[in-house]
Amino acid sequence: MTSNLTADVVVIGFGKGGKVTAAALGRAGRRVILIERSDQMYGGTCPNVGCVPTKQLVHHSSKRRPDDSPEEWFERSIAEVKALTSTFRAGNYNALNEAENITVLTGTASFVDEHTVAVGDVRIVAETILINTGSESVIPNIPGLRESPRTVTNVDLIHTAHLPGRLAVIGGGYQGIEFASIYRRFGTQVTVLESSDRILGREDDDVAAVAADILTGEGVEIVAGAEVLEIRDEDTVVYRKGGREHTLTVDAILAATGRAPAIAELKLENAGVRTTAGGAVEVDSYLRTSQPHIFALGDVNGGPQFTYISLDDSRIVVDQLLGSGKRSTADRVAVPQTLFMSPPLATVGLTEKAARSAGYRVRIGMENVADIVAMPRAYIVEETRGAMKFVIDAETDQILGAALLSVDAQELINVVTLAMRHRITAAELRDSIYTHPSSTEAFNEVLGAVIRADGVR
Ligand SMILES: Cc1cc2nc3c(=O)[nH]c(=O)nc-3n(C[C@H](O)[C@H](O)[C@H](O)COP(=O)(O)OP(=O)(O)OC[C@H]3O[C@@H](n4cnc5c(N)ncnc54)[C@H](O)[C@@H]3O)c2cc1C
Ligand SMILES: NC(=O)c1ccc[n+]([C@@H]2O[C@H](COP(=O)([O-])OP(=O)(O)OC[C@H]3O[C@@H](n4cnc5c(N)ncnc54)[C@H](O)[C@@H]3O)[C@@H](O)[C@H]2O)c1
Repeated sequence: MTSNLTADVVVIGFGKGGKVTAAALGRAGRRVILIERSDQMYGGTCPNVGCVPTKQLVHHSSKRRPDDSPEEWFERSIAEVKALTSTFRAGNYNALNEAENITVLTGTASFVDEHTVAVGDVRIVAETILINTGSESVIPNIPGLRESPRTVTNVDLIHTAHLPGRLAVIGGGYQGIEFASIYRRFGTQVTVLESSDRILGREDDDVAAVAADILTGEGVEIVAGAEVLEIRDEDTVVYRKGGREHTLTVDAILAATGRAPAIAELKLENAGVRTTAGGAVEVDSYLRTSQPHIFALGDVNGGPQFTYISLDDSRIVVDQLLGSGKRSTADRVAVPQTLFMSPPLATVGLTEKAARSAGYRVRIGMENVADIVAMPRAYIVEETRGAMKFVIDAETDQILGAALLSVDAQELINVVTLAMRHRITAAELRDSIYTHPSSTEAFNEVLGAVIRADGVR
């Protein structure tokens, strides 16, 4: 029997942006219903099958001692992941479900019309609707890949306690490189097959080369310029490289070629919500969809796919619904990101290549971590691999971008980002007082270690 409910706000999907917005609206006295399709996903991708478990695996993989059995160590690590993700999942559920004015429903939501959402037999009519359904790994259209029982995504890997002996990773981007690094460190034989002429296509050649050297130094095989042709007999990856066909027999094949907005089950057409050519929910800079009372937050709206962007989306939507309505995606300046290989690669702003093509005259400060005299911390913690690179506007001394491949880079990049946002010059960042021994004090040196400089006009 169908039951009808009403709410001020319905949130579809328990991702970062949705839950933070739901909490704020509940506190403000709005009646909120938050719908999540899976009882294994309260809190969304990040704490269940994304950021948190992968970073926990980065940590555990680096603690394995040579005498530890790779299989046992991996099994223990996955057990730790299970324990932590369960704690976070329960914490997320309880925090929302026990909050005043908020109800969590478990089930798959779809639109009936522009003000009505269905979950099984329940129909909910609401004034405002937020879509926060995230994204899902794309399995590329390679013959045999979808059919092979060896094909896995991030979700399968996080849930499998059995360490694959040989892993093929299709895609050398964020997911591909993180998993390649993690599994190699656990003891798996890993081959990354990347279709472009090198991994980490967005980065400058010199930075990507340092990253590739670290990975290959750890035993990851990287095949760039590889065209994966088919998966034969379930376990054999057939690819073309340099005009020749090669085969690779493996225990698991990770599809890491990008993530697409999760809209398949939403029946957006019933609500008249438009999508983009890339399959995202179309939004304006205030995150309103083509139906102004329906918003889309997080990966589903086609913006950068990071948890902190979904969080920032919630600031915009809360400002629309409870605040001045001024905040927008146009306010975002310098958004950093970190790829958690070991050591991590954290970047912000423009690469040298992008700065030059945008017409800037640049000064490049760059040094290998091992050569940075001002950063003994790298030697203290025995992680001297990597390099730091700054792209500086030669005319104004503003920092245009940075790529930090080093111990602590995931923290350092936030300092650089803050400097960029507040227009602190490269000289000011270079000549600041930093604690010792820290990684930040590398800035005292690297920002002055100029390897290339254009003349100023
Ligand atoms: C392996 C991996 C590692 C990552 N590591 C990082 C990292 O270190 N740092 C970082 O910032 N980002 C990382 N990301 C990206 C980050 O996880 C995402 O950008 C972020 O989780 C997106 O959040 P969201 O709010 O858009 O939605 P999500 O967190 O994806 O939540 C969407 C929720 O909606 C639910 N849902 C979908 N459709 C429906 C429906 N029809 N009805 C009801 N519920 C539905 C889903 O089950 C899901 O729980 C990683 C991603 C992956 C895959
Ligand atoms: N640490 C983090 O913050 C983190 C970690 C994982 C994922 N993420 C987010 O998730 C997003 C998706 O990650 P992703 O790694 O799936 O995508 P990605 O876009 O980062 O990388 C995909 C890679 O696959 C390659 N590729 C595409 N088709 C291919 C094919 N047929 N054969 C071989 N290579 C192919 C691309 O050239 C690219 O290098 C990321 O862009 C990021 O926003 C973030």
